[in-house]
Amino acid sequence: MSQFSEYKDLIQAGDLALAWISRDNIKPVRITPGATFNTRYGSFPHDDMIGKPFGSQIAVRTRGSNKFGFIHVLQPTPELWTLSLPHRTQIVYTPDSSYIMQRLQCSPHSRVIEAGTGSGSFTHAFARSAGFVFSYEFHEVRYGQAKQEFEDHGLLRDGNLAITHRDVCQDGFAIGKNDTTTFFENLQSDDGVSPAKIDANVVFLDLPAPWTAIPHLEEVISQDSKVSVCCFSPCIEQVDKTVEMLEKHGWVDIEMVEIQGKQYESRRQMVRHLDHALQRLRDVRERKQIGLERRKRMFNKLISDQEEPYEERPETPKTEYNPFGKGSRVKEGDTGFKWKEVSKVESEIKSHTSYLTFASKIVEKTRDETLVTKITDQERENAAKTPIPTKGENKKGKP
Ligand SMILES: C[S@@+](CC[C@H](N)C(=O)[O-])C[C@H]1O[C@@H](n2cnc3c(N)ncnc32)[C@H](O)[C@@H]1O
Repeated sequence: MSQFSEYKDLIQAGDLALAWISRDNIKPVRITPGATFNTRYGSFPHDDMIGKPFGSQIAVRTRGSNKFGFIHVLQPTPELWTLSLPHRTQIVYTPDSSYIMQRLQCSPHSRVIEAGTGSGSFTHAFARSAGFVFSYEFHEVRYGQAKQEFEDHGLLRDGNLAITHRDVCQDGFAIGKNDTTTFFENLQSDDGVSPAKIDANVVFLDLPAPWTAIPHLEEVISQDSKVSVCCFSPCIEQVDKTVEMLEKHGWVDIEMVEIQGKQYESRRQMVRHLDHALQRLRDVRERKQIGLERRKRMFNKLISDQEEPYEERPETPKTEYNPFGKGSRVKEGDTGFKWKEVSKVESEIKSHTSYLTFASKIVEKTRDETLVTKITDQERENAAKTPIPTKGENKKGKP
């Protein structure tokens, strides 16, 4: 199974690991005996990582100093991959992808259409949760790179992902035997020849012109369950055209949202008083005056031809802590000072801030009464078998 869908405890040779160097610097590493992972903080032998649990801190002594550089070696997850992947395109970040997946109710029952694949950021998240993902990319080089990456990450081997080289706006989503696709290489349609049964109930379109792909969805979406779609577009004009096309093709519950993912950092800030500001102004003025007088004396000595016009600069007495900048460092929260709790918004937001247009559709609106009766009977039977907890027992029937 892919490392993205199954957790393991220990780092082994051949594993993909993500080296956490700093919050903004996470690098993928293929663990290879004898190899070294070089960073500006030091060179980390892969052999030091092998056999350690994922999440371990690996330290090396920095050359020529007594200090240590360290990294953390992490288990790959779709979220960390999004932060470390090689960018081939704009990507969908986790604040957006997590919201989209829950709005589309993505689950192991979902058959997902994703176009385009781009850098494969969202594909990793879909592949972990969905029953099956059909991803499409029309850029040949990008298709090849994504295919290779999915193969290296074991996603194709997991058997719930296929990538197809296709212009979906022009040629739609149906996949046949003669198409450039991993579908027939890794999986089989029933007879290995007939077109893939797509039957999608989740659709995600991250394309420059999603409205041109919408009419093609008719032939590949599920006919007997609710289908949900999300179009990811950076401009409101694109949203406008998408909404128009969705309405024209019978999609309902159309709603547009935008994720404004912000991270708030909580910290303490020293309470500063007006007295401090006044004292600081007095200090500055006083030092300026002393400096001026010193320079004046030196100048007079110079023009009177005195030897040694240079005067030693007087040692500035170390002042008390100056809350406006200079002075001795005070640790945040030092009990000798007054502090207030503040929150600061993280300046860099890892979110694409596109508009997300959601809609849904139920093609076959008649109910299969026999199936409904069968399911409700089964549910009733299950409920009857489950003992109702008496007072003083929790739900698991334990006192
Ligand atoms: C913004 S990127 C998608 C990024 C992706 N969602 C991710 O998270 O990495 C859009 C991709 O759609 C592809 N694309 C554009 N038009 C397309 C089309 N008509 N059919 C298939 N792919 C298309 C582009 O080549 C590009 O790689």
